[in-house]
Amino acid sequence: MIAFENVAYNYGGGELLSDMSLRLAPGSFHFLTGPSGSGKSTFLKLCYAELKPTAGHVTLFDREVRTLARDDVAQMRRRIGVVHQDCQFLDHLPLAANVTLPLTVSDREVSPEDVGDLLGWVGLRHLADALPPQLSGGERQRAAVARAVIIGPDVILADEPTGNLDWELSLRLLKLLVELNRMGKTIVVATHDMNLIRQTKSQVAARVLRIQNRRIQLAGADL
Ligand SMILES: Nc1ncnc2c1ncn2[C@@H]1O[C@H](COP(=O)(O)OP(=O)(O)OP(=O)(O)O)[C@@H](O)[C@H]1O
Repeated sequence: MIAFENVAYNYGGGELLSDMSLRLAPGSFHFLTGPSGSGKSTFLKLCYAELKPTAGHVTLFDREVRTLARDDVAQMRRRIGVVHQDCQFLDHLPLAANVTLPLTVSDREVSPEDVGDLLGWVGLRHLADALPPQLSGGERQRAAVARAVIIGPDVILADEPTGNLDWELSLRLLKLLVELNRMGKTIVVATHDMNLIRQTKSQVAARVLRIQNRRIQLAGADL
């Protein structure tokens, strides 16, 4: 589904990621960890073709990213939902409109009932008409998951989705991602939080990828 073959990335100041080879199988759940600044966000950007590798090959859904035209990338992104580190919303639009924005911009429609059900699933049905500045941190993060899911993606990439949340809210958010995985979605979650990884590993067969010294390695066994 997502494959890296000898991938390297360099922002211009020396290699940040080197010689990474891996395959994320359909329906798998991976955590991505590593020190601050090690390149977790960069890795995720390579996974959704926001960045193209400076060496090696990234293949998304059997297409080599480097060969994709801009329209192909847009097409590909419809299969990948991203929960960004700093989930940004349009402050003048109610929550329901923010969550459906990815569909609106691609001229697709969704019924109000379906939006209500999706907001209900993340526990925000009662806030459908609220404006983003009125939401708490945890509510914003759950709204970001709903927005990533509304396009019906095969893959969900979450970049520190629990960064500003307390333990209980973090577990609640991870539970949503575990549920999505049980529905067959491929999940990658970047996080520093080892306790969260341990807790989640008791619910789902998650593997742990660690970026260290520019390389990626499987770190599951020692957690
Ligand atoms: N657009 C950019 N241009 C130049 N350097 C960048 C750019 N984006 C990130 N970097 C640098 O690349 C390195 C890795 O950044 P990245 O955000 O991928 O790390 P991270 O592991 O996600 O960090 P954190 O855990 O702190 O969020 C950092 O040193 C960062 O300053």
